[in-house]
Amino acid sequence: MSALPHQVATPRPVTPVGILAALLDRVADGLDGLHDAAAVPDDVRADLDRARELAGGLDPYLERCTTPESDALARLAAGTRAHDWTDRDGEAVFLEQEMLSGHVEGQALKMLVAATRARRVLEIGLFTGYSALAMAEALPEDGELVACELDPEAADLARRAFAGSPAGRRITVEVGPAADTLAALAARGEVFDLVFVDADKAGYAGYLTTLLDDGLLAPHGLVCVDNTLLQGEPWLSTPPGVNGAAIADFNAGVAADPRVEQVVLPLRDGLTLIRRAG
Ligand SMILES: C[S@@+](CC[C@H](N)C(=O)[O-])C[C@H]1O[C@@H](n2cnc3c(N)ncnc32)[C@H](O)[C@@H]1O
Repeated sequence: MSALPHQVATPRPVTPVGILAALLDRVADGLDGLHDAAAVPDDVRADLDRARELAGGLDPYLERCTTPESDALARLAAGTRAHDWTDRDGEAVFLEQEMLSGHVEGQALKMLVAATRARRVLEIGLFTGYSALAMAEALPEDGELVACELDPEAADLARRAFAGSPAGRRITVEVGPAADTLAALAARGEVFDLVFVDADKAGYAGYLTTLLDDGLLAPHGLVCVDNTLLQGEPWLSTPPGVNGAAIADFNAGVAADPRVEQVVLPLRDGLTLIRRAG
């Protein structure tokens, strides 16, 4: 651990619309920096300003119109932002504050848990626990959420945050590779009404197969899969990175799978809802 206090960084944009807004700002700065900035036609400048307003104003508007997060969730998010994620030499998993799903997606997941009347929820990819706690807040008193996390440091931060909230008592954290935890849960005959998949992108296809084939997903169950737009990589003309390619393959596989029905929602970095067909 470094002795110096670390600088809390402003989160970078990690969603298609956030990246679009940042790109438009860069175009505007580029035009302002032109030798003859006044030569930019007024209608081009007006269109650019409107495009910036549309893209840059969307997320703040969604935040304002969505039910506020609980104090426990706000504390958890603030703690995650303040944590020093740069000081993790030698750790197997790369972690950063931007991994936290956040207010609007958290409330969407909470709404889905409530609307489906889920009693048992499984999360694959806990990080510091934001989405898990948001979903647990919608569970009934005797509801349960099992959360899989590979990284002990993240799991520890999450457990500490859960201790400060009554809903946190409904959450059990399983530390280790999610594939092993899923196999153990399936062997015990555990069944879940709602599953949130938000871990290693290359593992998504395998997790979905296990959920569907090994009885972990209840017959009426809902699977919610995060980051299925992966910052636009699946449809951009530039070659995708490893995660973008994994998500592109996952999305294509789900779209071609007759066992399921699905819809891709452009919420944050993409949230796909999947249920058994029929
Ligand atoms: C995007 S973050 C999850 C964010 C969290 N759901 C939230 O809303 O705050 C992904 C997490 O998955 C974990 N992870 C990555 N690979 C994993 C694996 N094979 N098994 C379990 N967890 C894994 C990472 O350590 C990381 O904490």
